[in-house]
Amino acid sequence: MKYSQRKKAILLLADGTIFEGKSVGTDGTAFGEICYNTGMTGYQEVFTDPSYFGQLMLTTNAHIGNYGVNSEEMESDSIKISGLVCKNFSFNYSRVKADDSLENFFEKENLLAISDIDTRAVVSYIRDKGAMNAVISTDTDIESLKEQLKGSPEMNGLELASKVSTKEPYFFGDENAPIKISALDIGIKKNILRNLANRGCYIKVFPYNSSFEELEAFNPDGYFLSNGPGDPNPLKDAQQVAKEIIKRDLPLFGICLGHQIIALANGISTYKMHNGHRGINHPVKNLLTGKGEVTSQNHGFVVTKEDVENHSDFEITHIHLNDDTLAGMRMKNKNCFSVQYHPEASPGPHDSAYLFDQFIENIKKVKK
Ligand SMILES: NC(=O)CC[C@H](N)C(=O)O
Repeated sequence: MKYSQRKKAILLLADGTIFEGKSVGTDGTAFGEICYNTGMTGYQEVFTDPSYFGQLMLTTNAHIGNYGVNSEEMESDSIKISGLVCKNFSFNYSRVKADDSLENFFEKENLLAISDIDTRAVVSYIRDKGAMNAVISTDTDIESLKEQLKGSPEMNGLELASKVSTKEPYFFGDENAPIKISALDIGIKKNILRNLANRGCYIKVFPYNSSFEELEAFNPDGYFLSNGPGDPNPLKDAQQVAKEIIKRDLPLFGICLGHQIIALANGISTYKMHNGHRGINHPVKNLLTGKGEVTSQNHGFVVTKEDVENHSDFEITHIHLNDDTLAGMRMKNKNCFSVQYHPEASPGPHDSAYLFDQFIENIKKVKK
C-alpha cells in the first residue's frame, strides 16, 4: 500500500478513550487486551510469540518495520498478536539478512496494524488506568465499535493455551542426543526448543491437554512446562501434570506460564498485574548469587510472592528489581525450579541462558 492511500484508523479503549492514527495495510477491526512492549529491537519475535495471543500490541519503539523480516526470526509459525499499534511504520527496510518487508508479512498474515498513534500518550494513560481491552479499526463508527468491544472477553480467567498449542505431539532436535525431554506446549516459543536442543536434548512436544502418563511414555530424563498466553488458572490439566511430576520428584523446569502452573499446582496463587512486564531490559536479581541479570519479559500475570514466602517447600530465587515482584523460585527438596521471565531471549539479552544449563545439570545429577 502506498503511503498516500492510508486511511484514518482509531484505537478505542474499553473506557471510551479514543486515539487517532492511520491504517498500515489491510482494512478491518481487531480486538484484544492492549499491552505495550518497550523493546528497541525484536519485533518479529514478539509478533510471533504465542504468549501474545489475544493481545493488541503497542510498541514504544518509534520505528517498526525498518529492518524487515527474516524467516529465521519466527518464534512460532505465524503472527500471534491480534493487532499492532505503533508510532512510525517503515514501508522501506534495510538489512542484508532481511528476506521481506514487515508490510508484506502483515499482508500475508492478514494482520491489522495502525500507526501515527501518539504511543507515548497511550502508554502513559494505560500505565495509570491499568491493562484493559481495546479495539483498533479502520471503521470509524464509534458507537458500533463500543458495542462490539463490550463482547470481547476479559483476559482475567481466559484460557488461551488451547488456541496456540500443537494439535499432535512432535519431535525437535537430534534423536541420538543424550538427554530426552518431554515438553508441555501451552504456547511454546521456538527458541526454548533451540536452547534445549543446543544443549544435547531431544525433545518431544505435547499438546496442552496431555496427561502426565502421555509425557512419561516418552521415558524422558526431564520435563519442561512452556510459556504461553492467557490466565494460568483455567489450565487444570497442565496443573495436574505439574503435580504428578513433582510428586515423583522428576527434573522439572518451567518458564513464564509454566512457572505460574507450577505455583498453582502447589496451592500458590497468581494474580493479574495492573500492567504487565513486556520488554527486553527488565532488571532481575538472582538472590542465590547476588548478581543482576538484564532480562527479556512478557507477562501480565504473576505468582503471589507472599504465598511463596509462606510455603515451606519453596524458596524465592529471583526478584524483579523494578517492582519487587517474584521473578523466580525453586523447591527446596524437589528437582524443580522456574522463572517468570525468558532465558531463551528472542528477543533480548542472553544473561539468563545459564538457567538452561542449570536444568541440564539437574537432569545429569539424577541420571548418574
Ligand atoms: N510469556 C508467558 O508465558 C506469559 C504468561 C501469562 N500468559 C501472562 O501473561 O502472565
